[in-house]
Amino acid sequence: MTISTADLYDERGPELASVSVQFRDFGAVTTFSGPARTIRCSADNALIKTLLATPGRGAVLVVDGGGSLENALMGDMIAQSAVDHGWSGVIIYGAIRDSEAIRTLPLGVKALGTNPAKSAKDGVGRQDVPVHLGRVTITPGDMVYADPDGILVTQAS
Ligand SMILES: O=C([O-])CC(=O)C(=O)O
Repeated sequence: MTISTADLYDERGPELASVSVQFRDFGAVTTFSGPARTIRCSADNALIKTLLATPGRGAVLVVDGGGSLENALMGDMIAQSAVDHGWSGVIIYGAIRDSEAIRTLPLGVKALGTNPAKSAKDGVGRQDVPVHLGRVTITPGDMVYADPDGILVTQAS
């Protein structure tokens, strides 16, 4: 995507939801977009690891981790797998780890923060369900546009 989220909002504002949660950019790519895939989980990242090891075809994975910063839901190995499988980006309402390594990867990565503590790997959570980033609901297939200013979401038609 070459257009900024601010310009996109000016063009198409009424049809876009803007996420007000303040994320930090961690990947080497800070402007990215694609259709949403979703996971809701809490302190368990097995679903994330499995999904990001399947073809992304330019999609953006949106993870609702409940905003918890107690455990990292993604590290550099899972992020590298996302790169290898063609994902555009990963947005995590929660924490990541290995941020120094992730900083070098050609992947969009937005998260709330970092924590070196890893997550459980039991596979608890839900995939391909509507998730919430603050007041914005993201349904699988919605288009997600992200850049350093924030995240815009347009509903799949
Ligand atoms: O295995 C994990 O929990 C996450 C991780 O450290 C990685 O992706 O490198």
